[in-house]
Amino acid sequence: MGLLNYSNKICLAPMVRIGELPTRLLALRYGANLVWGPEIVDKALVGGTPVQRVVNDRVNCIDFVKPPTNKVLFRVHPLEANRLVFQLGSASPDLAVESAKLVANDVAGIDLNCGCPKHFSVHAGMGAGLLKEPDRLISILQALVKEVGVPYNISISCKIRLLETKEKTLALIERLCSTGIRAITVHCRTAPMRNTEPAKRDYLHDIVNVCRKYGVSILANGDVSGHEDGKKLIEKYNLDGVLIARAAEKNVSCLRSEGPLSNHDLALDYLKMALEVENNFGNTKYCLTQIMQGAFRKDVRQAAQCAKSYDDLKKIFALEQKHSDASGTVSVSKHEKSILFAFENGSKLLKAFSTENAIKQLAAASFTKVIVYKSDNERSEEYQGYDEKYRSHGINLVIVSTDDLASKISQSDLIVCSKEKQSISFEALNAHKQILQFSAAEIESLCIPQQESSKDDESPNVQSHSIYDILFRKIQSSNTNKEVAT
Ligand SMILES: Cc1cc2nc3c(=O)[nH]c(=O)nc-3n(C[C@H](O)[C@H](O)[C@H](O)COP(=O)(O)O)c2cc1C
Repeated sequence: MGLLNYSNKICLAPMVRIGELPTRLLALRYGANLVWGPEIVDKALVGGTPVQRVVNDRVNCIDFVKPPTNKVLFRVHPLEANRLVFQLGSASPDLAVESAKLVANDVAGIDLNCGCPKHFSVHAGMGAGLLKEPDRLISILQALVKEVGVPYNISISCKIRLLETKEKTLALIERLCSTGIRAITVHCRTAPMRNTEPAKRDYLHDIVNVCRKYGVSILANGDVSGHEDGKKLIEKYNLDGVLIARAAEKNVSCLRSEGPLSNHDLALDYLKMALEVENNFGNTKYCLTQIMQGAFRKDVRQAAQCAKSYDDLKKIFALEQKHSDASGTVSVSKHEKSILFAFENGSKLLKAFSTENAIKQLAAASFTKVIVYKSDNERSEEYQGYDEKYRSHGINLVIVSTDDLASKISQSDLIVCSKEKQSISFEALNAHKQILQFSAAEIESLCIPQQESSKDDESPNVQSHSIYDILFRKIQSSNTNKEVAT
């Protein structure tokens, strides 16, 4: 998988029940950079017959199922690759290692929960119970680093709470940093503090300084309200990232840089996503009713609470569309029509596509925004100097990195990508976007800069069979003025 880069990351926090696959995929679609799964206790994975890894072709996921009932304990989607952190509850180095190994090939990181103050956790020596026994906590992390992090080349991290005093917290952080872990999340509350009490950030700067000394990434959690707030906190405290929990529980689209969607739009996105990944019905109903709280009429909420099947939920939303002022089928008035090019070698493609003819054709097809994906191994300079050409045709050129790709896919009307980049086409399909896919050989020929054609060549009657012309014919014929049901 490769080690995680936690820098400048806005993340979905671990949340039992809420953080199952549909929420995580929506979080990524809306702009989360990394997503934490819900805490899963080691014994649930390895106790009795250990979980089994099953390829689920129907929904294109990996399932971890628990015999003998084969209940799905955890479902992973390929879109989460390199962005999913698995959170483990454990009180034992051996069990932690044994269970982490079962999922290590399918996740980008393993995070040890050292903050849960609930009785079942603390009582069993897990969660915040580990903060009272730092020697054991350290031995679990050391074992995870040595036996899982290093051999599987994935990141080990932990999520803690503040201790009673600043001195004790900083001393613990020093010890944690010496274990070889890659990141620490500090939930800025002590174990006895309720979530209703404001997060304490009075010595967060000191915590950051200790982590910087050891080169360990530091993320903060507690009372982060959304993307904008997260960015401000990262800057203010020199953090690597933030984790958002309750704000995302209520409305996971708080992760959007443009601000959250209405709960009505979100509920529909959520239901569609849950249906697509065949999420457990009970879990879908639970998450949906959280989203609906305070945002839907009481009778509609009650109907959702009484739903017994996905069909019931689908009917409720149809009912909601008929009766609520805030929903119904609305035509999205689009001021912008966007096309996203997502290929491995974006700069080469951009060069080839930045001829007068190509830009004119994009403008003629009513595109006002062209988004080009820049892969991590390309240099930013290769993308410079094209803006003005596009702007002169009324097109805004946007270069997007891996971190922001999912949110840009959700904003685009048409995605042009390579057949090999499956994660992109899955995301586009999940977001109900139109996609044009090309093979590696086709992309190579697309990357050859086109000759500026004479006026005659621009005649729509000229039928050329080059891949370039085929692409433009497809772009022109793509009907991207969609009606969206909310
Ligand atoms: C519904 C829910 C479930 C949670 N489950 C977990 C969990 O599985 N693991 C964990 O470390 N924290 C869990 N938490 C705590 C959050 O990750 C987070 O630390 C806490 O809510 C504070 O962040 P916030 O102020 O953004 O909500 C949960 C919180 C909520 C609201």
